[in-house]
Amino acid sequence: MTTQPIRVAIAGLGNCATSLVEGVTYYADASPEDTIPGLMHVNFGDYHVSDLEFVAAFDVDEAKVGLDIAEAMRAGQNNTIKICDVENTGVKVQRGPTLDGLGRYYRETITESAAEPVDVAQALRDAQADVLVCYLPVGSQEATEYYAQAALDAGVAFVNALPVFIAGTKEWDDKFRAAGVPIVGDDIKSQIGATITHRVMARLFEDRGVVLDRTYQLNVGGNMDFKNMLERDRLESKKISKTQAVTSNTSAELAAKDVHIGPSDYVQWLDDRKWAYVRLEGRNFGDAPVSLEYKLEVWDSPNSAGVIIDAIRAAKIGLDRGVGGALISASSFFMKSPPEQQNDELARQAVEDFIAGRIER
Ligand SMILES: O=P(O)(O)OC[C@H]1O[C@@H](O)[C@H](O)[C@@H](O)[C@@H]1O
Repeated sequence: MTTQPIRVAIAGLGNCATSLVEGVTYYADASPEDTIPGLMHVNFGDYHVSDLEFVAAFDVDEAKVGLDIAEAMRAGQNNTIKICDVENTGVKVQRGPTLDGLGRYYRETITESAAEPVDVAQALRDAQADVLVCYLPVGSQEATEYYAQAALDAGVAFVNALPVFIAGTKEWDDKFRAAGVPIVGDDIKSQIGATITHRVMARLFEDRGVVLDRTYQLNVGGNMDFKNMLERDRLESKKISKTQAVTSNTSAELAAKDVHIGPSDYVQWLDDRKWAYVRLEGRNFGDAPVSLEYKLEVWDSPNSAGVIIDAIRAAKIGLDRGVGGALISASSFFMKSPPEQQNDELARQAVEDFIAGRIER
C-alpha cells in the first residue's frame, strides 16, 4: 500500500465537508480484508480511506473563516449528524471569493467574512494540494468556474460535487485535458439517495416490460442547501441534473409535463435529513395501470461522503497517471451529470477497470 497521502482541499465547509472529514477519521482503521458498512471501497487502488489528508479549506462565512477545519465544520449553520470527534487538523479555513456563491437566503442567514479573499490558485500551490473538492451552494456558477480555473492553474485535480456543469462541458473538458489535470463531475450521486433509487425503479419498469407514463420525485430537507434552493432562480441546473439522471436510465419517452423531479421545500426541523417522495405510474400486462410509491428518509451529507471519498481517490489516480480531462468511469458512477450517462452496473465495472488500469479514463 502507498504511504503517500492524498492532499485534499475543500471549497465550502458545509455539512457535506463535515461528513467527509469525520468519515475519514471514523474509517481510519478499516481493514481492507473486511466488508465495512458504509464504504464501497476500503482500498481504492493503492489508496486507503485514511490516506486522505485535509490541507486547505475555503469558505466565506464569518463564523468559519480563520477557524481550524475541525472547528469550522461544526460552526455556522452546519447541522448534520455527528459521526465522530475529529482532532484539530492544524489547517485554518481561508477566505475564498464570494462571487455568486451566496443567494438571498444565505445572505439573510449568515454574515459574510470581512477578510480579504485569498488567491485560491496560490493557496492550493502553497498547500501542495492534489485534489480540490467543490462543495459550493447550488446556483454558484461563477464561483464554481473560479475554483475550477484555480485548480487548473495550480495543477490540482477537481471533484465537482454540485450541479454546475463543468466536467460535462466540452469547453472545460478541453481545458483540463490540455493541462493534464483530471476532473470528476458533475453533481454527486449519493449512496442510497433519491437519484440512484429512482434510476433503478425507472429501469426496473422497463426491464419488466412496463411502460412508464409519468413520474415525480419531491424532495424536502432542513439544511442550508434546501433553504438556498427556496430561491427558484438558483435551482435551474439542479432540476436539469436530477431529471436527466433519472430519465437517462430508461428509454421511456416521457413528455416534459410527465416528469417532475427537483427540490421541493425547506422544512427546518428536518435538519440535514432529506426525505424524498417518489411516484412512478405506468401500464403493465393488457395496459392495466400500475403505480409504485416510496419514501426515502436519509441524512443527506453522510449519504454522499463515501461516494466523494471514492471520487477523490479516482481523481488522485488520474493525477498519478497523468490523465487530463473528465474521468468518464468515475464521473458516470459517482455523479448525476457525467459527460456520458451509463447504466450503473456498467459504470461500476468501468470504475474497477479504471482502478486496475484496463481503461484510461
Ligand atoms: O440523493 P441524490 O439525488 O443522489 O442527491 C444527493 C446530493 O445532491 C447534491 O446536489 C446535494 O447538494 C447534496 O447535498 C446531496 O447529497
